[in-house]
Amino acid sequence: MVNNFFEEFLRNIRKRTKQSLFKTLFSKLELIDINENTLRLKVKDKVAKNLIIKHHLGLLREVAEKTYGRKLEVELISSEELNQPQQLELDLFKTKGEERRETFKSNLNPKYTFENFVVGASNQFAHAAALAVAENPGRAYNPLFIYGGVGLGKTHLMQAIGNFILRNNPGKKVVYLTTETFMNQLIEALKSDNIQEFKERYRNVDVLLIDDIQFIGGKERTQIEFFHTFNALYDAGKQVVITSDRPPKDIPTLTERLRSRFEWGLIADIQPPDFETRVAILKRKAEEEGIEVSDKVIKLIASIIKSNIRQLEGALIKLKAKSNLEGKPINEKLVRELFSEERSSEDREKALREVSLNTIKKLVGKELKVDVELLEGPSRKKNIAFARQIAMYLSKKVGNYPYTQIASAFNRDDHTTVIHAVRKVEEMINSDESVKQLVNNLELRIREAIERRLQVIHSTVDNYVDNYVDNKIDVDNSNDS
Ligand SMILES: Nc1ncnc2c1ncn2[C@@H]1O[C@H](COP(=O)(O)OP(=O)(O)OP(=O)(O)O)[C@@H](O)[C@H]1O
Repeated sequence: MVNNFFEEFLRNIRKRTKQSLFKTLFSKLELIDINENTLRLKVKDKVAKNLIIKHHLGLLREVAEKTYGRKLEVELISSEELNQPQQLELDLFKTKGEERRETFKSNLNPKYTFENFVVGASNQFAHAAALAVAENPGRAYNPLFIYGGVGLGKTHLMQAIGNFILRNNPGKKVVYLTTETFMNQLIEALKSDNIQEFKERYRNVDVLLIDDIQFIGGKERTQIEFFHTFNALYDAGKQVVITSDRPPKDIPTLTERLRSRFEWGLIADIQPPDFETRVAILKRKAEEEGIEVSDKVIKLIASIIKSNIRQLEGALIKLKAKSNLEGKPINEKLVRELFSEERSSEDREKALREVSLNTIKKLVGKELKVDVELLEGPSRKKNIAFARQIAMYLSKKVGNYPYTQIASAFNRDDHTTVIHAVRKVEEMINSDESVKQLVNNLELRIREAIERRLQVIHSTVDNYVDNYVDNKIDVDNSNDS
């Protein structure tokens, strides 16, 4: 969803700017993340960042709002800054007669608190564990390892711990970090020979919150560095909180020593919420966002979306946007309309996933007469490297898979290889007509494969919308069966 948003966002920017400007300034933007109200974008360098801030920030905000359906702040971060320890905004200053003091600005989202986390059977245990850690950091459970499916509140709970600690102890250094950022900073440190500085970076914090640790699987060097960081913090009695989409034992190619450390403290899982919890979450969200919506509509949404709280919230926000935009009341009819639209975009994503990286590799390999094993292997022979770059490019362009996922599908540790391949192919497309034709042709065939999958999905899903929305569910007695 987020990646679709970003593609559309870029498309809308392209429509609003001159081609040359788009090419030099905006086409190089990369999505870092979107949290509740901020869209964070990576910009090529500081010069580009200043240019955009000075002349185009209004445009970005406007397009972001239009594409996303509600207001988003736009934050730009240059590659240089991204490789700085931006989580640790240490502002050293000296006042008269005073010792040099450090002020620490945390990077937590203040909205993620225990107060607005709805507790139900599915997250009760993780919530209790998180609260215990927040009340007693470094002593209750260390590390606390929270795992669960997509959009179930892991980041919320983890950051609630940090916000709670900061509220009671504003001087504490609480750092939130995604595993991907840790990895990127390590790669940059290795490239620029700054590894010592990197090693020091996270070892003097009081609480380290590290999100999505499953991405460390298979990344040997990152695992080594994280192991040392973990040990330094643990030995100093500092709190570490980790989240993952799966338990430590299921993270592939995780070294035994890291796995056992992740299991030292407490492992708590979050399950998909039950119907009552979904209703409670929706009611709270409606209140927070000032959306007037009847209980019946709330229960209807809660009956349709069962396993992802982000989607649950998203449905409510989109409903509001749709109602404002089309001047229609928020009622069951509008839910039905919204949901049929949602359903078809979900189908498309499903079809895409099913077409998978393997199909793309096979199609490209066949066309360019290079075995898939060679595409996945280390050879740098010209024809093989060329085919590999094309396959990586198409995986990104058509499949929009994350760079890290494409890298691992081609057995590459470093996802910047994929970024490089994408840029290279873009250059070739622009300068060489035969490459352009080859890529267009392959893209068409991949899209045809996706359409074929879609047809299969549609025929098996069988009037999904009607079954769920067409008054066939008794929303007052909905259950999760
Ligand atoms: N129990 C809850 N009460 C209120 N809001 C919740 C709850 N659980 C999740 N949310 C909200 O749902 C959204 C998604 O949650 P969050 O980002 O924490 O999920 P996640 O498990 O970290 O997802 P991912 O696996 O994608 O990283 C957030 O806006 C969060 O505030």
